[in-house]
Amino acid sequence: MAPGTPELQPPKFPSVKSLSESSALTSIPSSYTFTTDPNQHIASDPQDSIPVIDFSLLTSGNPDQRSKAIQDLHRACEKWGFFMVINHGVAESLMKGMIEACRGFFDLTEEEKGEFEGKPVLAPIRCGTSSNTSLDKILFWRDFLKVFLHPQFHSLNKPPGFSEVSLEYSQRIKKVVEELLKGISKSLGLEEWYIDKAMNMSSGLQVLVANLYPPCPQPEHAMGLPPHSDYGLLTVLTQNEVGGLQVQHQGKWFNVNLIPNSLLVNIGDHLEVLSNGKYKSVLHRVVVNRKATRLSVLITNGPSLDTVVAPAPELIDESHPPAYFGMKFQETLTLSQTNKHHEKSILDQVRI
Ligand SMILES: O=C(O)CCC(=O)C(=O)O
Ligand SMILES: [Fe+2]
Repeated sequence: MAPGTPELQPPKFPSVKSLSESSALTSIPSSYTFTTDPNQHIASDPQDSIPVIDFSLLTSGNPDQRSKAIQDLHRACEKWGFFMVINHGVAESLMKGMIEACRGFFDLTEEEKGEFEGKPVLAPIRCGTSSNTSLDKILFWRDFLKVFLHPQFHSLNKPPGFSEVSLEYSQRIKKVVEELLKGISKSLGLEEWYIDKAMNMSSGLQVLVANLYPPCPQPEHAMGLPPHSDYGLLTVLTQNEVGGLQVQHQGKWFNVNLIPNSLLVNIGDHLEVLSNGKYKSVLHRVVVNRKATRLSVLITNGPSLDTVVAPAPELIDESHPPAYFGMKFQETLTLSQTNKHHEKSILDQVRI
């Protein structure tokens, strides 16, 4: 760069929350306008809905109950890649407290939130709007907050109480994920601690992602989040009462109707790689609406940053050759930021 040239700063975008709250807003700015209506072609077959996993059976001392739950898990991972977990033991008050703490963050002033804006992908605390404003051609109707909670816990000091509730919530979710990964290992015919050990989960990366989707005057032309799969092994979601999440299944989009107090879990790209494609990460997207604000809180659970994720050798044979290259988890994360947040962009880099 020539001396005296000002360093290029990414352009700053107003939060969707502040846009949505400006009383003059009757249509969306052109920078948010999609030409196809994301609400078209929604399948709603009540016979075909997201599977339910009873966590109390999965952790039961009764071997028959446990093996039935593992079979359920196997079917859910193979057919949908998404499932609802009931009887998980995470207190309703803690789930609600986590959602309210995130709402408290989004309610801070733009100046207060500004401290965490425009940060790189591996910054432990960052917030912003859309997905990646330096790459998104059309902006998404979504504000976000991301906080790294494990292996090192990062404490967000505002709003008051956020830090405490995020620590407790992340620890409880970590326990649920540990049991799910034991069940998933068994369901793949592996020893129950296989994934935990191979992925170095004791120093695994756990990130809290809070998403806010304010009311939108033209929901038929805006998108909360475009179709994408998640990185990592398992993502665990809780939400307020406002829907909007849709999952792709057998080529159709399904609305997610969560059982109250259940946790929604989905398979991430790195579990697809580890399972050599037996379990696939699944596309999902978020649509917005005119009236109500959707708030979702996700905990992403990945391996440690230095783990090389490759197909498990036990799942490779003559009829199942390796379908992916191995790649260090940290590298896939940085690569995903140089690509548009769309579809299965991480897997496109490692598919053989
Ligand atoms: O808000 C939601 O329901 C889903 C958000 C999501 O898919 C993501 O943050 O990766
Ligand atoms: Fe996602």
